[in-house]
Amino acid sequence: MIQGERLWQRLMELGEVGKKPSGGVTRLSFTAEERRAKDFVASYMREAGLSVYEDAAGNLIGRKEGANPDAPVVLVGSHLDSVYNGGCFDGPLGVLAGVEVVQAMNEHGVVTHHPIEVVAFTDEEGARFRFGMIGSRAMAGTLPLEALECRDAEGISLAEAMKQAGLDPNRLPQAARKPGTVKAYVELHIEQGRVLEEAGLPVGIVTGIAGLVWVKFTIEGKAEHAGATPMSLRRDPMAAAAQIITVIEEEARRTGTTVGTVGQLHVYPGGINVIPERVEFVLDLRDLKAEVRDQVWNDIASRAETIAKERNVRLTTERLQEMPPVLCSDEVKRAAEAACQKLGYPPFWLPSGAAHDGVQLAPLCPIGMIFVRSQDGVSHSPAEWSTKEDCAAGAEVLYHTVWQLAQRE
Ligand SMILES: CSCC[C@H](NC(N)=O)C(=O)O
Ligand SMILES: [Mn+2]
Repeated sequence: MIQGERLWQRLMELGEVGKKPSGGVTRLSFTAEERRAKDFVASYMREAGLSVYEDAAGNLIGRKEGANPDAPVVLVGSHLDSVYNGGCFDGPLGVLAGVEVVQAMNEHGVVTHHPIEVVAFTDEEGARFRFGMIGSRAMAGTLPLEALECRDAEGISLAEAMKQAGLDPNRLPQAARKPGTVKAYVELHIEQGRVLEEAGLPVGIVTGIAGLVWVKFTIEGKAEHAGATPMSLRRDPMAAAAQIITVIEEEARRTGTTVGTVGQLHVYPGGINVIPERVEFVLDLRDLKAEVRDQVWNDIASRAETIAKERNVRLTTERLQEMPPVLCSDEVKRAAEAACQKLGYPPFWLPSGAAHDGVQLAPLCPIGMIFVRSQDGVSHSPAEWSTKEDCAAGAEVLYHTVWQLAQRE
């Protein structure tokens, strides 16, 4: 039904938006790059015969009317923003596959009972404001107004960024959908890991999404001369950070399921021959079980305190964001399983270590996801890749999943 070639052309075209000389894509929320990406997708949505609008959070939405326009809507989509120097599949694949699904339905005269909306969520990645899923939180009605005061690396607040993008932050609550108005949310996404590749399968059905917590560590010591200060007299926050990061690795490894990462670290003032005055880094900690993750966090926090005391440095931590693990709904999983069977793909189940907008929508409606095989498991990198055939296979599974969800029960 779907046209894999058209989906691929659009993926490649969109992949040029925000592309840097490094070959990676940087498309942060509320920037000119993100706007250009949304404009491209809005034009694809119109080609697909959808009516296009943006809600108060800047979520771009294309709607296909249902035989019963008042029936709860089936939502399908993903996001268009990227991490710094990311790839061109993480997010756009799900949005463009959603467009492809409804375009194929329209081209074949398929009418569903439920309306279908394709959505490109605002800021899933959290790269700009250090917390993400802004659009899906707003749609679920759970974005706290204090979030508007979060600032990016240039000191621009979320409220200011929204205004610069032509949005009114005061209208944000209007993006919230009312309970009962969304039948289900389903998202196609690249796996971002190696499980499908190992299994030799193009697509998989997601069982649940790991819960993450992001914690900012600030360690303050004493800036002194690197040559003139004996080792025994130092209060070096960098050495403390190194020790704490090793503890993070140890504690996360202990459970066998938890993953802990420090991917961002800033050293001040940052001189070769200066013992740093302050070090900041952010911990990303995830597990499919909240209680396991929280125990690991408690262990890390108490050992970090001890290290700070022993080294006579000041440690403060700040929780940037926290998300619970979420299970995918039986209804969406069953629809995806039937779609796989219909298309001759063996149904294959796997959890998602990466977080997705469905986590935020889970209180609003049943959610589910379909994964497409990632080459070498690489993601959040210019080397991120999935083949044209696998993307088409994922979109085909999405088509039949959405079709089934959008039928009258
Ligand atoms: C705002 S939370 C970060 C979301 C991001 N999502 C993906 N799919 O990579 C991640 O899992 O890191
Ligand atoms: Mn991502």
